[in-house]
This record gives sequence, structure tokens and C-alpha cells, in this order.
Amino acid sequence: MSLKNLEKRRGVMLVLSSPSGAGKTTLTRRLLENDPQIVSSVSATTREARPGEVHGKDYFFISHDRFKDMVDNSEFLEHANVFDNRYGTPRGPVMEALKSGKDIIFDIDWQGTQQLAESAADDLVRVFILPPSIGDLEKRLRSRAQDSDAVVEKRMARSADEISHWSEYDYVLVNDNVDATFQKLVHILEAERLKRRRRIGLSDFARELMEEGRKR
Ligand SMILES: Nc1nc2c(ncn2[C@@H]2O[C@H](COP(=O)(O)OP(=O)(O)O)[C@@H](O)[C@H]2O)c(=O)[nH]1
Ligand SMILES: Nc1ncnc2c1ncn2[C@@H]1O[C@H](COP(=O)(O)OP(=O)(O)O)[C@@H](O)[C@H]1O
Repeated sequence: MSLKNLEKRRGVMLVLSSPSGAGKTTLTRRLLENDPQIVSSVSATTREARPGEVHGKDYFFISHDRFKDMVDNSEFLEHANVFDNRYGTPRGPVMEALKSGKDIIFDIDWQGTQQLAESAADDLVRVFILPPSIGDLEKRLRSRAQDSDAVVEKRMARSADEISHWSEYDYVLVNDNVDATFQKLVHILEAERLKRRRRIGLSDFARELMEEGRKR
């Protein structure tokens, strides 16, 4: 057996959740830029695009009617209402990515994470991002300068609710220094990729080693 076969593995479904503004999007972008083995799940949403956001890259920006059709046709792996809008993970691209041995990163809230935990517990790795303080969270939302004051207020008002789900996650990172947090995320992913249950080629490899060992 070649060592190449040993590298075969099931993809990781890496979920990042946090209160809005804690840094999920920043960390996701960095991971995608630095690691060709991971792709991102592009959600569909009924919310308006922010300046600079690209349809099909950041989100699929769709109407409420279209969203409802997709729900009715079971096209979502999970979906939820967040901040008066609807958000959902299209099923097809996730299945394709996992089949081709890629990892896939999801920027979804606690409701979506719970749904994925029901349907794909073995593949899931859940990471919760906390801000160093509520003051920092607000500063980050305002400095991002892409939402109106009213929208920022709404996101801040929902932050405690989102944070209350922190203990449902496998890992919790406090995003104080973004470089340090990113390194921790990379280490989590590396370790999860090495987990025995994901490594499809391992049992054949070990069996062959044992057979050869017994012959000596
Ligand atoms: N359940 C679920 N939540 C999502 C999905 N896409 C985005 N979200 C969550 O919706 C919330 C709002 O996202 P967004 O409007 O982009 O604001 P942001 O959190 O400031 O980036 C965040 O908590 C996201 O994680 C999805 O497909 N499903
Ligand atoms: N560790 C950090 N320190 C300071 N600012 C940060 C840090 N991480 C992210 N930011 C900034 O905070 C704002 C919100 O981050 P973002 O990644 O959009 O959060 P989320 O996707 O969780 O809403 C952005 O302007 C981003 O550049």
C-alpha cells in the first residue's frame, strides 16, 4: 500500500459561530487564503448585500419567495431566522465538497449548528468565537462601518443570546489578537484531520503492517 492512500480521509465540516462582529468572517477568509484543502459553504440569505459583498461568493442574496421555494424543495441542509432575515446552507455544494475529500467551513449561527449536529455529528467540528469584551465587540461592529446604527444596535442586543450557546461547541476561542486566534484555528483543523475515524486508509495500512510484521 502506498503512503498516498494513507492520506485519504473524510472531510471535516468546520463550523464557526459567534456573536456578530467577533471575527468569524475575518478568520474564515484567512483560512481559505492559506489552505487549498478547505472550501467555504456559501449560504443563501434574504438580507441585503453590504457594500463590497459579492453574490455567489459571500452569500447568495435571494428573495423571500425564492428562499421559501428552496425550503419547500428540501434544498437546505439547515436554515434559520436571524435578525429578521432568513439564512440557509444549500445542500448540494456541501455534499460535493465532502465527496471530493475537501474540508468545508460554515459561518452559521447556533440554530444551524444544532441542526447539523443532528444530521452530521461525526463530520462536525464546532468552534465558538468570543470577543475579548462587549466593548470590543461594539467597536468592531462600528469600525466595520457597513451597518447602520440601528442594525448595529440590533446585533448588539442579540449578542448575549448567541453567546449563551458557547458550551454547545467543541472549542471556544477568545479572539483578542487575530493572528494568535488564527494559529489556534489552524491547529484545531490539523488535529481534527488526523482523527482516526476520518482516516479512511488507516485500517488497511495497519493491517498490512501487522501481516508483514507477523511474517518476520
Ligand atoms: N443558521 C444559519 N445561520 C447563518 C447562515 N449564514 C449566516 N448565518 C448567521 O447569521 C448571522 C448573521 O450573519 P451576517 O448577516 O452575515 O452578519 P455577521 O455575523 O455580522 O457577519 C451570523 O450569526 C451568521 O453566522 C446559514 O446559512 N445558516
Ligand atoms: N482580533 C481582532 N481584533 C480587532 N479587530 C478585529 C479582530 N478580528 C476581527 N476584527 C475586525 O472586526 C470587524 C468584525 O469582524 P468580522 O470578521 O466581520 O466579524 P463577524 O463575521 O463575526 O461578524 C471587522 O472590521 C474585522 O476587521
